[in-house]
Amino acid sequence: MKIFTAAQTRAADQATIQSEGISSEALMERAATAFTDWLTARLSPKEAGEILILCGPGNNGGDGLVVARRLYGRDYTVRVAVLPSENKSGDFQRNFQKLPPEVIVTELSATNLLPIPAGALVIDALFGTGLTRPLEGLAAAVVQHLNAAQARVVAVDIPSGLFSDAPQPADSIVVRARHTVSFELPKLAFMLPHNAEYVGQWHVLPIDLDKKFIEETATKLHFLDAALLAGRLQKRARFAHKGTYGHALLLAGSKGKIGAAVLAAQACLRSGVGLLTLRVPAVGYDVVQTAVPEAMCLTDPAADFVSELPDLTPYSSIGIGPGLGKEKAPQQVLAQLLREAKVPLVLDADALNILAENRELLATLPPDSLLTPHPKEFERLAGPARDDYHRLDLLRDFCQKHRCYTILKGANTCLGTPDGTLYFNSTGNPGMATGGSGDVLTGILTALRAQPLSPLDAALIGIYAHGRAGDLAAQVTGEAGLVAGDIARFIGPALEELTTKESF
Ligand SMILES: NC(=O)C1=CN([C@@H]2O[C@H](COP(=O)(O)OP(=O)(O)OC[C@H]3O[C@@H](n4cnc5c(N)ncnc54)[C@H](OP(=O)(O)O)[C@@H]3O)[C@@H](O)[C@H]2O)[C@@H](O)CC1
Ligand SMILES: [K+]
Repeated sequence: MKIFTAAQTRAADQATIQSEGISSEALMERAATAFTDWLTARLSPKEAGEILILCGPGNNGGDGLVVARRLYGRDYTVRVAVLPSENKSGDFQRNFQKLPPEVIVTELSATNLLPIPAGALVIDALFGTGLTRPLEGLAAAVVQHLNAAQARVVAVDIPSGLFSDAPQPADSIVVRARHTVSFELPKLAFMLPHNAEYVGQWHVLPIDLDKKFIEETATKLHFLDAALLAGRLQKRARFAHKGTYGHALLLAGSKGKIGAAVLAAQACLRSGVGLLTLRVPAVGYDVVQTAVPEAMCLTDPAADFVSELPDLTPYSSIGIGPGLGKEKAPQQVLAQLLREAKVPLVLDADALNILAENRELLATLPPDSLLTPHPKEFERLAGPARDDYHRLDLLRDFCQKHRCYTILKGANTCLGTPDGTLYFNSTGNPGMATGGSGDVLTGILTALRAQPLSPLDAALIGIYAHGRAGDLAAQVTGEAGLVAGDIARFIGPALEELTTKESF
């Protein structure tokens, strides 16, 4: 799914109005009806109680007025509160006229903010994508009053006070919603970790905006969902043999961290690789041969760290980093690998820390390498970020400069690509914030890079399948009980869901 800026969303609204020959009021009716349907499907009039609908002066407020009318028509108890303004939009005014006379309307003022009982259902339709500056004065007071109440807040389109696609002052006053219900496409603001406390759980409702316009409008921001992956992963060929799906090499593990190598290896094997060889220090030999009998173990001469690069000729992809250690020996191995590798590379964990501490190595990174830092590792590589937007700028710059794909791990894992496009993942759950989860991702990506897939497709499929496997595993273990090995066990079903079905 594409992610549009506020300006692109306005243009999509206009394109729809023109191509369908409808009024903007009709489109508002459609959006607000979708919102109402969403709400009424979840809460009965009794469960909702008296619903307070806060309306601003623009079309977000207009949406709120339509929702009020429609909820009233379905036997919900509603009350409307509006912000005073000289500048109410035409669609606001028209829908204000259409409010049933029975609906009580209050004009908010500094001395009349309306009491909001704890648990009350409040619909936030104060400001949407037309927000041009941080809230102040009465609007800010209303939002602070709302946030102080223990209300169940559902935001229309976006929590009021939040910019949809640009940074804003840290002390901005923004509605804290439990749910944000938006239309057609998600907003960049929803993807960013620091906005989670405002956005709550977000939902996107289809409102049939002009498909051609959406298709033809270029964006470098995408939400990585199953639809985006359609057709990218083919069914295994009937006459496939081990060679068809590549031979991966994993350089991983050190004394006390052989488990990282095991997890990456298990995940690699579960991701469809033909053959897997592990390079681990001698201390890991028995562990690897016992825990991952399907893999070949090429033991390093050194006891505790990987210290020598094996002959690279047999391999179609190489993953390096999990549990590797940052000592001199693995440092030298990584430096030599970067110089000599002729096949796709996946770099994680200590491989990234070594890069950060030996920045001259970055210049030797082969093009199309795949890096998988968590935010701290990324910061060591690319410098500190002022805020979530700045971090995305750093990610874009880093990928363009080093011609690499970088997977910034987190709640909405973000893939940066050499052409500056960003993809935010839709799968995964907080249970995956557990030791070894990253090693599993490295294994998946190393397996996919060994197969005939483009670097972009391998990265997208890998990120999505990793999160999806975590979601499937959590259905069995619960989020708290989830361990990295569980994720590895569900990679198969996750990949199966993405595999293109054979047509008759
Ligand atoms: N387009 C469509 O067809 C559809 C649109 N839809 C809906 O419309 C919403 C966008 O509506 P919108 O563009 O009218 O903007 P909106 O967010 O209501 O606010 C604008 C008003 O706020 C004011 N204002 C701004 N910042 C302010 C501040 N800090 N403090 C105080 N005031 C401030 C600004 O005034 P001004 O900046 O001129 O002072 C103006 O009066 C969108 O989110 C979606 O919900 C859906 O119905 C689908 C169809
Ligand atoms: K809103």
